[in-house]
Amino acid sequence: MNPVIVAIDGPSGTGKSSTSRAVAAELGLSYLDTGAQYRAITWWMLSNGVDVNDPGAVADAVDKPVIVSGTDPGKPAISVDGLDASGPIRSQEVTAAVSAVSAVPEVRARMVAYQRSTTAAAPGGIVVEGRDIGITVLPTATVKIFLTASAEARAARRSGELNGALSVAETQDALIRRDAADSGRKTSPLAKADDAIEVDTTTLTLEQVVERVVALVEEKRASR
Ligand SMILES: Nc1ncnc2c1ncn2[C@@H]1O[C@H](COP(=O)(O)OP(=O)(O)O)[C@@H](O)[C@H]1O
Ligand SMILES: Nc1ccn([C@@H]2O[C@H](COP(=O)(O)OP(=O)(O)O)[C@@H](O)[C@H]2O)c(=O)n1
Repeated sequence: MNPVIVAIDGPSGTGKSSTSRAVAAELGLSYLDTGAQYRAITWWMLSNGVDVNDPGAVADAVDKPVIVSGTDPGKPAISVDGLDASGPIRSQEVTAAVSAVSAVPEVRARMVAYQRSTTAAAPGGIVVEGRDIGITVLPTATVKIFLTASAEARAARRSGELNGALSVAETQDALIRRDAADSGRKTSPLAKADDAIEVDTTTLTLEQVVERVVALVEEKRASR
């Protein structure tokens, strides 16, 4: 039987990473965080003096960093040129620059190729999370989920993670700006696939979201 491939897309703070890791762990699948890869390439560009607002300069440098993602949901890992990048890719500086870098078509082409080969190399199946997985990266995924939540809930969740470094209102403004950039870009914008199942997580606990997604995957598995 073909391996189970689960695509989870949605805007920031809807619970993609937490849900994807828990679903993968529960179902014994691999896990890939594609947002971490766009953050990693952005971190490399910033660290190497590339002007992230110059798409030509970003495109010229696209093949230089060596990015390696781990696929164990219990131990998410990402390295750039052999260095652990899991801390620095979450900085405010990277968060503010990532939408510009990820809009560059050459960046997307490189990342999408890597994401497809990682998926093909996961014989037991995989959960892949991002913005364009269901439509562009893995259009034949077994199950496609699109997570949503109110802007207020998403900002409160993210602001909680940042330990008050930004207020909830500042976090909400930044999220809304990033959503607009990610949804408005020409190449592979953030969007729900027609055959994706939308789950609004605003009033659900993480456990409830995970339970719902696991049930959807098992339903699909049973009907194949
Ligand atoms: N359903 C939920 N209810 C409350 N908090 C949640 C829920 N899902 C995720 N969270 C929390 O919200 C924050 C953002 O979740 P995350 O999985 O990183 O979202 P995303 O990957 O979509 O940006 C995390 O601190 C996470 O623990
Ligand atoms: N498949 C993907 C995943 C992320 N991204 C970009 O990478 C950024 C960071 O993604 P992320 O999933 O780490 O963001 P959070 O939702 O965790 O804040 C997004 O804002 C997008 O600009 C993308 O373009 N395509």
